[in-house]
Amino acid sequence: MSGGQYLIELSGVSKRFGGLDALSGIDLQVKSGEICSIIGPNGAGKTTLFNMISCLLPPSAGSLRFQGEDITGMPPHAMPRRGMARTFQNLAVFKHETVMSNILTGMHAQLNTGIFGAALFWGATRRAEIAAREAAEEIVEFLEIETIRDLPVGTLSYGLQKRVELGRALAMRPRLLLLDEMVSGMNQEETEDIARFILDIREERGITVMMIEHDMGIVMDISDHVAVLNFGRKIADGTPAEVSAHPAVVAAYLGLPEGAVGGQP
Ligand SMILES: Nc1ncnc2c1ncn2[C@@H]1O[C@H](COP(=O)(O)OP(=O)(O)OP(=O)(O)O)[C@@H](O)[C@H]1O
Repeated sequence: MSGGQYLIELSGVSKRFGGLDALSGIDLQVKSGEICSIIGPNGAGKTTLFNMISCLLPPSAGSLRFQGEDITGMPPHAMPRRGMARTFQNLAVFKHETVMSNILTGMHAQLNTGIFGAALFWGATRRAEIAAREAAEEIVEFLEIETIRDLPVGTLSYGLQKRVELGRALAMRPRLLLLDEMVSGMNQEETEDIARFILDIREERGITVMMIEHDMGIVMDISDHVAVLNFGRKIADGTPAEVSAHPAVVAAYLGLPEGAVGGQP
């Protein structure tokens, strides 16, 4: 099958750390416009999978394609310009800087491309600055954080700090947004806000979203596609309804051996 229809495509991706197979022969295809969740018990290999996709680490075997291009072994700094942005499990924000300046740092990846690059090329640095600021303002409005735009991020609640990190990733104008445990540590209301933002990010901006998530509520509510990892292997891949009914998934979450729940007759 041609890989053209997929935004991201992993073929036989494995990662070995010393004697440990953190990932083994992962095949995964994510279509443009999907919300795809990666789930699995602790240590299943989810973060390692994100590290492969964002080229933070090279795979031990297999290959990855992004927008049809082979990105296997590319340096991580090449990915934002290719249209990939990421948030991290541990908050990655500049706590002493304001909300606005955190979001503006996300523009750096774009500075030599698109409208900003064109403005810089013609020597119009000031115009580039204005364009960056306008784009950041638009993101601040989209994420409903106008009233806190000039506050240092460290003074905000955890949920709002995560929202700022999301804003900085959006400022990179990605085609693919990788969200690593976005709602962990958030209360119900903050989680619902994030779910709504993720849906809007896909609907209004056409951004494909991949998320690692332990919160099954948000996974089942907003994902089109769920891939389940366990001990470095993909044990299920399908719609939320398909994977949640899959015996291997039920067994993995209950800590039982594969085939222990509702095995095929
Ligand atoms: N840099 C590394 N060196 C050695 N082992 C590693 C490294 N990174 C991850 N591992 C191991 O690889 C396995 C998969 O880890 P990974 O962090 O990808 O799992 P995870 O599914 O993201 O877990 P969690 O849900 O707890 O975040 C684990 O056994 C982990 O200890």
